Amino acid sequence: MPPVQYELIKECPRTKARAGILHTPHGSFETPIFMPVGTQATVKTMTPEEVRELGAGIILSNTYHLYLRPGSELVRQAGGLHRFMNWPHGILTDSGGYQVFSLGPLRKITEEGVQFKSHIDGSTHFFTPEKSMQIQMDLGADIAMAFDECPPYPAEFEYAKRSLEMTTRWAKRCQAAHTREDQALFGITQGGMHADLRRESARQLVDLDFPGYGIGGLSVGEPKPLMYEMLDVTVPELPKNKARYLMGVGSPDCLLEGVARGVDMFDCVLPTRVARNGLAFTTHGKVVIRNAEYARDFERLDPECDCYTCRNYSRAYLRHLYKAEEILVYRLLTIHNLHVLLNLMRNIRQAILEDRFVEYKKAFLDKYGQENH
Ligand SMILES: NCc1cc(CSc2ccccc2)c2nc(N)[nH]c(=O)c2c1
Repeated sequence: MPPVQYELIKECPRTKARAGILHTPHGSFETPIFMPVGTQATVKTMTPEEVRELGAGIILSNTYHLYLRPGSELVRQAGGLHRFMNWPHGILTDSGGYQVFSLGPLRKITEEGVQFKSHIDGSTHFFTPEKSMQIQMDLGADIAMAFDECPPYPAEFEYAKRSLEMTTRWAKRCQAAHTREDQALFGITQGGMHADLRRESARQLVDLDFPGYGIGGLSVGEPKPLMYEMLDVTVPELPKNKARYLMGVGSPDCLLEGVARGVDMFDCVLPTRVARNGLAFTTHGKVVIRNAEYARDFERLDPECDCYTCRNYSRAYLRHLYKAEEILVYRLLTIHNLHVLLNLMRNIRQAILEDRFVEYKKAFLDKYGQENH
């Protein structure tokens, strides 16, 4: 019995949107799903109970960061990530490749792996597909991601082609090194912004028969229509009975467009990160709470939101906290932003089940795009 299985519940008759259930050793979760990012084994400013209360089922952590600090061996000795961070539900870890590549000039890529310098103390390290698997097996997430290369944007056809072929060779090495039975290993498709390479990468990874597939190398600076075009050519190559995970995406509009193209899983640091910069997602677009216009705005953050923050605090109070650098504001904005995205996913799934996803998507985007504060 594979540790992680995707169960298709309903397909939208007019788009590629679908509702499903992702079964994992730490619970079964409805898809489409938004997964909050907890890079260093915590969803920043939130207790696990608060994250669960907001409706999160699967959270993400980061191999690169946890390997450097506190060390994956220490987490293994602590009983694994679920126990270490007191989160008994779903966990997914990224392979560390992307984080190392985003280190820029501090890294050197070869067929064997990637040499990089720690962003913490400058020490030199070497990640290989095998090392990424060992770290992720030690961490013990329910889903581990293959070690891949995410090409920079833009990337020439030849570079993207050589890169995806190395990513496939690395995926085979990951499969050979991944021996943990209670953890699923997802492959990651690449191919840059080249439609034929996107199809080729997906076909090569489907031939390796992974239990689920990440779609990597998107939302790396390209225009959104180009990201959507790459989804249009990638998703049809992926099996219907496997989960599709668009990595590092995204904002409300990207979630809706990704679901419409058959994506099941999303993650993004945005809701938590922008909260710490005083930005809130609202049903009428973004609100930058530090702006002077909110100094005497005694209305709730989002008139159509029923989260704890919107039920109890005004924009003026949130702006005051932000200007005073009071820690509470980071928590209140994180609660709101996570609620917006998790609630959006719940509403999207219900719309798919009731055959009204197309209408829901149009109504949301008309309103969301309306007043960009
Ligand atoms: N959207 C850009 C992006 C983001 C992530 C990171 S997603 C993430 C972040 C934190 C924790 C878990 C997953 C990626 N990860 C991998 N392995 N490959 C990619 O191409 C890629 C592209």
